[in-house]
Amino acid sequence: MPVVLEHLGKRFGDGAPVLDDVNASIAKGEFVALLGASGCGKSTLLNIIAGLDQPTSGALEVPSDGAAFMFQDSALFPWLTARGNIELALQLAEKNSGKAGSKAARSARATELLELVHLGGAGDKRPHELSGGMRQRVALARSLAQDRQLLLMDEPFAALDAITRDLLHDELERIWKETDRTIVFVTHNVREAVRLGQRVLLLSSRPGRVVAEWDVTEEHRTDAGRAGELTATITRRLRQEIRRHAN
Ligand SMILES: Nc1ncnc2c1ncn2[C@@H]1O[C@H](COP(=O)(O)OP(=O)(O)OP(=O)(O)O)[C@@H](O)[C@H]1O
Repeated sequence: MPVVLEHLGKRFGDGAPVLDDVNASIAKGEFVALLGASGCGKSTLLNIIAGLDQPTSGALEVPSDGAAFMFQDSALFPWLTARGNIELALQLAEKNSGKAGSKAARSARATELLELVHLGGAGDKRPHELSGGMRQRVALARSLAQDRQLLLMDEPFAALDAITRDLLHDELERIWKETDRTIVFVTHNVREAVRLGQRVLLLSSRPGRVVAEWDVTEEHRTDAGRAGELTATITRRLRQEIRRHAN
């Protein structure tokens, strides 16, 4: 298992716990959607899995080489082209692994990654010349350039319009299948969680804890009616969590 969380807890200073007794196992190659209301601790949990923050209790197993991360904001360097942003990530990945590669090899790999995210013709553009969806595609290519098996995605498509988001869902699914990554995808959008995840984990609020999970089966993928029923069931459960927290 690339990720195992056991009785994980997190509190900041002497405040109330943000996460409490979080338990989950994520298998290699699995696509897990982590769903929860705003402020329930999803980003905190991702930061802990990424090794950017430490839990205050419990134990976790994560890959020894860490994880690649993708955020809501593409966070591209504005002075570099799309290709330059990807090549820089490739250079950093080489530095981290201690294996220096040639400039030509990095350029060839950047070309492959640009093609993988369907940006073959836009490598020489700077971020401000790209649409929001294209910038997120570059960010996805850059996170793949980090060459880690585990990819953590924190609401990467939340700021995009619905049509662009749907397109990127199709692309991410294709890329996940082609690259065999393990993906943990944080969202507060139930439809997105059901569209992408093989499994949906629901995190409660204050404290955050995995309170329910659902398998998304082949039947849900091929039958829009079944997917709609599952989305409605999860939405009801999410609303309960939000109401419980509001009382
Ligand atoms: N460094 C920190 N210091 C103190 N409190 C923090 C810190 N980071 C997060 N928190 C608190 O932890 C709680 C969970 O925050 P987190 O960002 O993990 O939630 P989230 O589920 O990702 O929210 P959203 O969906 O709105 O992004 C919030 O109440 C937040 O204020």
